[in-house]
Amino acid sequence: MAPLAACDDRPALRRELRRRRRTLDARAQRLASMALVHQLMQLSSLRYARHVALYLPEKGEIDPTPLVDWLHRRGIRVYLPVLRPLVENRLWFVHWRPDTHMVLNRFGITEPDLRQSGHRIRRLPPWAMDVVLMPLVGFDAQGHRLGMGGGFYDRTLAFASNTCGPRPTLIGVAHDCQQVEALPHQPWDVNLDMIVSDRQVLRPRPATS
Ligand SMILES: Nc1nc2c(c(=O)[nH]1)N(C=O)[C@@H](CNc1ccc(C(=O)N[C@@H](CCC(=O)O)C(=O)O)cc1)CN2
Ligand SMILES: Nc1ncnc2c1ncn2[C@@H]1O[C@H](COP(=O)(O)OP(=O)(O)OP(=O)(O)O)[C@@H](O)[C@H]1O
Repeated sequence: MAPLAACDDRPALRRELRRRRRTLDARAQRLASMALVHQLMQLSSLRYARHVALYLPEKGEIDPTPLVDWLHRRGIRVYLPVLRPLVENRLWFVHWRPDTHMVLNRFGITEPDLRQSGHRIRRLPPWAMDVVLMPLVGFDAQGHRLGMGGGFYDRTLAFASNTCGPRPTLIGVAHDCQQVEALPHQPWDVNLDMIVSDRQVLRPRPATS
């Protein structure tokens, strides 16, 4: 499918791209997920990671979860995003294991239950993650991204654009059909180190300004 033409209306673009990914049937979703995970398993940033955040897919998002067994076999810890209570539109990354008790958040997405796993030891500050896989609604070849519109990842990972200290490798993941010709860069957008789809691995050059 050809990349969608550029469009300044972000909400309209978001709607169209979300519609696109929902039209993929179960088989196409499974194949895309396998192809994505195959690409991810080749990346040294993941092979040498200790702490990796991913997400549970919803509404047609590409599914990164077949990676979980591979990560666990390598002794890599898996974290999931949890909506931070009391702080507006920010995330915590909470350690997940198969026995973690889960609840639905206000968007109907399953997340670790903070009453059980919110203890300090089970969550890591974002700077201590080695890799964060984040779901994209749209992306372009320059590495610009469009998310769900809440600014959750942008706020949580804003520090990564201005630090010389430790920071995770930020990898946006999406179906290839979510590519757009060009997305306007917003001042608050976090810079991605990589975008991986079922068909390609993009390594955007660092921004010069
Ligand atoms: N799978 C997954 N988990 C995730 C995210 C994500 O994009 N995907 N997030 C990434 O940020 C965070 C949650 N952010 C979200 C932001 C908006 C909506 C959303 O569906 N909004 C609805 C209407 C809002 C409502 O129901 O009140 C919509 O756009 O239709 C969902 C999640 C954390 N967890
Ligand atoms: N670092 C930040 N500090 C304060 N507000 C922010 C920050 N990043 C984003 N925002 C605000 O969040 C809102 C949503 O941003 P945007 O439309 O870029 O979300 P998104 O990138 O699609 O979502 P997400 O980051 O959850 O994937 C914007 O109104 C923006 O002003």
